[in-house]
Amino acid sequence: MPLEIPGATHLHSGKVRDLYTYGDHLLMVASDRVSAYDFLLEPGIPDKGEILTRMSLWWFDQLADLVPHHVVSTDVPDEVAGRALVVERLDMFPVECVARGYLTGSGLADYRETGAVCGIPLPDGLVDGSRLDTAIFTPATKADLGEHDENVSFEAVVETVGAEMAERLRDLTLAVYGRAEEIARERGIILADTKLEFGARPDGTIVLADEVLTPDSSRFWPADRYVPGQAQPSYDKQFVRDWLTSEESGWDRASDTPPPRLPDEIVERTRDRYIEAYERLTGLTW
Ligand SMILES: N#Cc1c(N)ncnc1-c1cnn(CCN2CCOCC2)c1
Repeated sequence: MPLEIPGATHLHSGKVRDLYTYGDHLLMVASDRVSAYDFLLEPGIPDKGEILTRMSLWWFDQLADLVPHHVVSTDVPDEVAGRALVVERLDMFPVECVARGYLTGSGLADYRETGAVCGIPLPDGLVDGSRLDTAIFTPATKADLGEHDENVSFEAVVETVGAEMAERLRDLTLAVYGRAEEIARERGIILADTKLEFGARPDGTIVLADEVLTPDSSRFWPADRYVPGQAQPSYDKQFVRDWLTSEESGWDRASDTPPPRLPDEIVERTRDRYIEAYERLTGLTW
């Protein structure tokens, strides 16, 4: 049930974030909700929404020389203080702009089936977690809530937005990933992949929108535990995943039944990991 926020009208909800109209702008609200194995978990992680909002703001600032962003103000209603942004209303491109520097998830599945990802052929012998020689643009179509995005070819993006715009989106996505991957790596964090969303202003300017380079839109791996050939530990969700798949939780992932409520200790350790990722990446103190 969306929040009642003065001056805002609910527009759209994702798994963990909600969008409201807000005067001439939009209000993008990050919740404390966390998902794993395609389930929304209980309880939320205290302060997650605020930590990831601050992380997005820091990344938007780091990337401002590469691409303008949609943030207008952090002056938001008290009900969502610290975990919402006033953003300009853009004409969004219907493309999930994904950059991958490492092979895992749906990219690995596509590679194992076809030897390619989004039609981009890759060398033989790659394994889960392999670092790619160069980062690749692997766009996807936006899926409805609860569904997985579908990887599509660059040619499909051309058909959707035109050749010139498709090349601009690809180039910007790879430039943002390249910058962010380097910043993260210098701080001991592997940015394996990330999903960006762009919109256009009336004058045609392409603007970086949505959230950026958070653990919800990206895969962060601790660099000191990187071992290709196996599933890498998630920087932020490994405690949750390990508990959910442990005997202790009593949950059967194959049963498709909702997972049990997370114990306080797992909630607290997960909150600590979000704070640790924020402080390591930004150099700021929570
Ligand atoms: N950002 C942005 C944005 C914008 N600046 N202008 C117009 N529309 C959008 C928009 C509309 N939907 N989405 C998908 C992602 N949503 C994000 C929030 O949470 C729900 C999912 C983005």
